[in-house]
Amino acid sequence: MIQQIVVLGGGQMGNGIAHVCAQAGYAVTVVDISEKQRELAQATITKNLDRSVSKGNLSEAAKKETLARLSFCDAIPHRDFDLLIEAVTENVVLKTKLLADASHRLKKEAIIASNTSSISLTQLAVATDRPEQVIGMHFMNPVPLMQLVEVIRSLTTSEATFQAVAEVIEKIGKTMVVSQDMPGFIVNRILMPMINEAIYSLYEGIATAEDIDRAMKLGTNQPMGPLALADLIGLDTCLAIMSVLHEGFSDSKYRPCPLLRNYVNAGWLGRKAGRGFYQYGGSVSCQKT
Ligand SMILES: NC(=O)c1ccc[n+]([C@@H]2O[C@H](COP(=O)([O-])OP(=O)(O)OC[C@H]3O[C@@H](n4cnc5c(N)ncnc54)[C@H](O)[C@@H]3O)[C@@H](O)[C@H]2O)c1
Repeated sequence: MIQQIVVLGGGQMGNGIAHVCAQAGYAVTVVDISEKQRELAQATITKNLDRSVSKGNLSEAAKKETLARLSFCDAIPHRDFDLLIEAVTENVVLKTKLLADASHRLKKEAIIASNTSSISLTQLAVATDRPEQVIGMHFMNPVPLMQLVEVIRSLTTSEATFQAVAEVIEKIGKTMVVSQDMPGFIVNRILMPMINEAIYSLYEGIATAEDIDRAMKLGTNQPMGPLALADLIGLDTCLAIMSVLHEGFSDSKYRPCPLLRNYVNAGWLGRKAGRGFYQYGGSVSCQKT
């Protein structure tokens, strides 16, 4: 039975995953190499819990209990975790190395899940010492608000691993869909080409960023335009996902837009960098770049 969870990577996804797991009663340790990111993760979780209290969705006591179940470290502190959820940068070399290292640091029963948006779970699984205990748990952003977790079974994932992870998803109150291990799975196979096409529309001068987003919000009933959504996801993550689709399917229809590459080269990564297709101040309201 899963009781102790380690979340590897405390960025925007890692802090959200830690938040929902701790709130559901799990003891959660967040591991991130960056002290700044650990501090930001703790501050973000506290702020989001405070917001739930002020809206009347959570009691002050439950908030304190959630925070007491959370700890933050620069390395995996012991072997006794039952589940590791990896949420580091979308980079296959980094993830492969970290999961291989982590598998040697955890007890043999521990399950290893990756929050990757697009990378082959089978490739990640075989880098570890326990391919049958590796699975994809793809949370959506922002994790505390989004209902879906996409579960990806690698070619090697066992039924016991799948069932254990399905129980966790039920306990944290999310809804699961199951995808085969193919580039981008379900959500990003469909979403990312749309975002990339929106970036091409901007690149080709078809319309302004604001009009592209307004068209898709008001014309197709999306809560957020594709360029604003790209900024929320992170343009480095969008580029990494498009590159996995492009390479994985060997199909030019997935080629990343050159403007996306330029923005990533400039460090204009979206909200987390303060600038992407829009500019962001201290609050999350956006202005056109
Ligand atoms: N952003 C999204 O909307 C979204 C949605 C679903 C899934 N994902 C996936 O989640 C993962 C994380 O994305 P994110 O948006 O949180 O990125 P992020 O840039 O906000 O966070 C990545 C974190 O990984 C940490 N990190 C890097 N190297 C590390 C190491 N060696 N050890 C420990 N920590 C390390 C960084 O310090 C950073 O805090 C990616 O695989 C991404 O594809 C992202």
